[in-house]
Amino acid sequence: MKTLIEINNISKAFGKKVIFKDFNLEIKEGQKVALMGANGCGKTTLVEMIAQFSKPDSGEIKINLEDNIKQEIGIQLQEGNWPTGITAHNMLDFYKAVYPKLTKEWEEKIKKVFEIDEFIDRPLKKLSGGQRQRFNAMISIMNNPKIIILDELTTGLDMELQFKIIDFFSKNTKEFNQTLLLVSHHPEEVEEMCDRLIIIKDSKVFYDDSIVNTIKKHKSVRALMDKFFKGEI
Ligand SMILES: Nc1ncnc2c1ncn2[C@@H]1O[C@H](COP(=O)(O)OP(=O)(O)OP(=O)(O)O)[C@@H](O)[C@H]1O
Repeated sequence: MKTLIEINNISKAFGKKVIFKDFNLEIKEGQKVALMGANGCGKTTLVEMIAQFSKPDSGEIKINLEDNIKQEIGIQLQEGNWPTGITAHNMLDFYKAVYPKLTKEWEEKIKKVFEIDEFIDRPLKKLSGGQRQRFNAMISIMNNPKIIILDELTTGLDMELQFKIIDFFSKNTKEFNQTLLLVSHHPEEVEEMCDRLIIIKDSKVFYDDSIVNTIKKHKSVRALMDKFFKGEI
């Protein structure tokens, strides 16, 4: 398996607050990696650097892709500061112009999965939290890219939609051998969608093992996280 994402000795601070110090990580092509850890440990900061939204202060992040990297990394948007009046329809038109690979068939498929038609012509600013979450998650898969980054995928979604969307990403990432980075606080979703678990603590990788081994050793991801937060591992 080729190494797709190489993070070499990166450091990142906001003012005096050090988030990462000499941080290293390798992610192989096709791996489905969960990033877990306490609030504020740096998960979002890390995935935003991988998605090239921001840069480390030192060190490097290498994405080993020959294609246009920007087209091949799909990231779930965080709460967008949408201009007043912009609708999901307008945004879809924009993405169609940006992503030449996006076919009508794929567009119809993902609109159905995320149930976008229900609010497609309403301003994004006026949508409910769950509707915005669905739209923001759909953006990550518009181009069906090689690397998918999901940050708190299911927050605010009702149970039916959670099951449907988790099931969609689980199947799709396997079918297309996509590499997944899932920032999550939900152990069950991690077990279903991922094959590797990384816990970040004190600006380092604190835990890194396969989900299979984690379940063998700790019974479940939930049990492991319980021990982690109690300081028992
Ligand atoms: N642009 C910024 N300016 C200043 N501080 C920031 C900025 N972005 C993040 N931080 C700080 O960096 C730290 C890491 O934030 P980050 O959002 O990466 O954590 P996280 O692990 O994703 O947290 P959560 O689980 O709460 O989502 C936090 O203390 C946060 O307040």
